[in-house]
Amino acid sequence: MARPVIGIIGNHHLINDEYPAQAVGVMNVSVVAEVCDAVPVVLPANPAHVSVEDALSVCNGFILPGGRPNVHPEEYGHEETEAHGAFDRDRDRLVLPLIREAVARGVPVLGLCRGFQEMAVAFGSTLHPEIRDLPGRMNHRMPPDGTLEEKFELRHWVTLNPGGRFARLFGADEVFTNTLHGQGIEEAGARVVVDGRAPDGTAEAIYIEGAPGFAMGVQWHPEWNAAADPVSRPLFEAFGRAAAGLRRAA
Ligand SMILES: N[C@@H](CCC(=O)NCCCC(=O)O)C(=O)O
Repeated sequence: MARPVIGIIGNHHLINDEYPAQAVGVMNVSVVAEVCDAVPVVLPANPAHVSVEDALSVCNGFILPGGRPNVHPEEYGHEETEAHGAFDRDRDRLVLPLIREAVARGVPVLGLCRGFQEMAVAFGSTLHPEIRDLPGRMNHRMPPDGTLEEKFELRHWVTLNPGGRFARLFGADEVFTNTLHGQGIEEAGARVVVDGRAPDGTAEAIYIEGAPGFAMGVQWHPEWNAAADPVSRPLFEAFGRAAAGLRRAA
């Protein structure tokens, strides 16, 4: 049986600050090939080039990777402010409906960082533009001038709901993670279950209640060092098994 196909949503990127491209980090590509045991396919994040139906007809699962631009606040009913920073409206317009449709059809979805935020927004959550400005919250952003190792260094614990989905998947009630984000979930939508939190209360692990398939997201970046990391590996293996199951059933 051929391996399942996992679509990785691209990010708008300018090569040499000039040439427009759709980019996906090699970390995401290699984790799909080597840990999910699936074929990685980069999906341009623009509904003018790929429709929701196109994506669902080609892929057995989707990784929604991190990306600097924030989901536009209009998508969760907030006014745009300077604090919201840059956007990628093409990605918003493809991914939000894609998440809803994939989840409804039981097609596996795994959200990472911005992708976690997209899953939350797709199911009715609101985001705060800069969570470190909230009382009692810590800075979850990456060190701006560090090496990649410093940026992706594991920096805080995430406490998982005992006996919850993530705790069962990891075989632990706490995991140690990296953190590279400014935004965070403000109010979770009705079907968005917050299954893990950072020490300051920030939502870190979610799943979609009632989803017929794998529908999980993490605010951190498990793709870093995924093959060797004892937390990342079971997450991507479970996602890969879900995609393989869907392919066998097709
Ligand atoms: N924009 C959001 C999401 C942050 C995120 O996905 N960071 C990873 C960036 C990696 C990259 O630069 O490609 C936020 O800041 O909360």
